[in-house]
Amino acid sequence: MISCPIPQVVWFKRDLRLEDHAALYQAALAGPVVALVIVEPAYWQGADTSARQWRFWRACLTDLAKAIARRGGRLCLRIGDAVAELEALRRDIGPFALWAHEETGNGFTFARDRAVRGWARMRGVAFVELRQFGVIRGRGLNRDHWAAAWDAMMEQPVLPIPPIVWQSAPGHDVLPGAAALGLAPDDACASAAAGRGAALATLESFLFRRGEHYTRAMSSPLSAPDACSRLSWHLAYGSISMREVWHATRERYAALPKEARHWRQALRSFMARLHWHCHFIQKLESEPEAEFRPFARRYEGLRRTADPSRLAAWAQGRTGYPFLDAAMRALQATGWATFRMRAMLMSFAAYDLWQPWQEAGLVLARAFIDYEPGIHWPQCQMQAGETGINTVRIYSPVKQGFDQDPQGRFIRAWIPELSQVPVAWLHALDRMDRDQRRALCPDYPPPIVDHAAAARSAHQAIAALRGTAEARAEADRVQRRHGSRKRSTTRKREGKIAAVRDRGNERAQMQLDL
Ligand SMILES: Cc1cc2nc3c(=O)[nH]c(=O)nc-3n(C[C@H](O)[C@H](O)[C@H](O)COP(=O)(O)OP(=O)(O)OC[C@H]3O[C@@H](n4cnc5c(N)ncnc54)[C@H](O)[C@@H]3O)c2cc1C
Repeated sequence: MISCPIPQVVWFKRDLRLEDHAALYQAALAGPVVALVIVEPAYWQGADTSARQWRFWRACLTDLAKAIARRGGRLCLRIGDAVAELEALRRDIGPFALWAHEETGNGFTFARDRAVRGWARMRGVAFVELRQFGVIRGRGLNRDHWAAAWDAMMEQPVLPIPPIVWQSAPGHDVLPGAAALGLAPDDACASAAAGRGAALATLESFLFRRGEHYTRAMSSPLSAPDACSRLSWHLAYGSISMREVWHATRERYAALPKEARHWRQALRSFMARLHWHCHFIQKLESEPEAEFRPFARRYEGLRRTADPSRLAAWAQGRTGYPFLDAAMRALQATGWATFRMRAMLMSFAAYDLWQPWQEAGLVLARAFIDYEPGIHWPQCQMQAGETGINTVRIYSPVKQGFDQDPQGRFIRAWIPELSQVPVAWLHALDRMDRDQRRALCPDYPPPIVDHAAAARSAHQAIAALRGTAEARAEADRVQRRHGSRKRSTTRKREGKIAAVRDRGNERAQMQLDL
């Protein structure tokens, strides 16, 4: 007698696509596929989640459900605790095998995946988790060989959608709204085009039209929204895979003529950032506590308690620093910011306002549609100077404003209270006397702190912790576990030059910013 294969449940999380999907591909070879999504209300109660993230994820899910329906299947939607829903599914359809991608998420998903693994062991359910990024799970990680492993993963062919025999399973018909999940209203944030079609169109327009001046234009909030790839939210929810992006970029690069200097430089910078994506996520994968604790433990408690009024002024874009406030208000309204704006915002919260990065990081996480815990938390720590290994960079909001928005167009776009202020004063309102301020911008607050003084004292506090022999030993440990490696002799040479340049830059940065 021939026995029928049991259902293969593919649990979609942050991998909302059918293409280049290792778990779906393998599952489809093994038996009929149940496509499962679990909306976990407890996840959406977390302090790092927001309605804008939910709306984007929900739109990706709707798009995925349609793609499955076009192929004759039906997405099984469950709402509740993951273990409870899997147990209920088992009651509904009998024994099954479970497939998912290896998720490097926040503390909630880390604990939930552990619980699901425990449940699967107890129930005798085969639970297979497969890689979707260049991130390596488990004890076998060797940072010296990590970059080569990343290359090898990306070089593998993009997986096609396999022939799939779908099996349906009972579930909900309608996705809940944000309010039903207890999420605070967030209607001020513009919605972003989500789903597979939007991801492909974004990649195509970047590679063939928008990306030529990426390297030069990536930092200013005036040019970056068009010049950057804008793939972050598509990568964060998996409507396109990293490998698909990598292959398309490599192909485009190979087809470029030698004279296309800007394009070639742009795509090289871009490919480096694709690498960073996984490099950062690897840090959280290797050390999940990094969401809550600094990599260098000696910084623990450096910024002890949050000051709610300082944090609120920063989060509302009312610090009295026009360029910084404009960056925050733009982020709150669009759900996206350039790398430099994110770094400047975090730097100001951590150094100038001396707030714990954990608290400021939650404000930013909620504001980012593309919230990716594995990038976010290591970046927050790094911009707060608590990794023990990275250059301490204290951004001056005034200098950044002069550099990135010399005519004040960005400031004017986001801070209506400053519409009457002449451009000569826009970046440095302290050049106005009291009467001029009262006449031209009565509703805009004075600077919340003196940047030069605050940055100097922050720098001293960090320098005192970094200078000791113990700190250097700890930095070595962090570097061995999480630091990036140079890949060849040439790179070593380049690395030395870069290190010298960095040290120079660091001094310059401090001088300039103060
Ligand atoms: C404090 C702070 C928090 C951040 N939090 C997030 C986050 O939650 N989610 C997120 O996707 N990015 C985060 N970043 C990294 C970076 O700012 C964004 O990835 C980038 O601005 C997204 O825009 P883009 O897709 O147009 O990027 P592009 O410049 O076009 O880069 C392409 C892709 O490369 C990756 N990438 C780019 N820069 C970095 C970087 N510095 N580190 C790691 N990966 C990078 C991203 O996946 C990005 O989509 C954070 C940066 C800082 C300083």
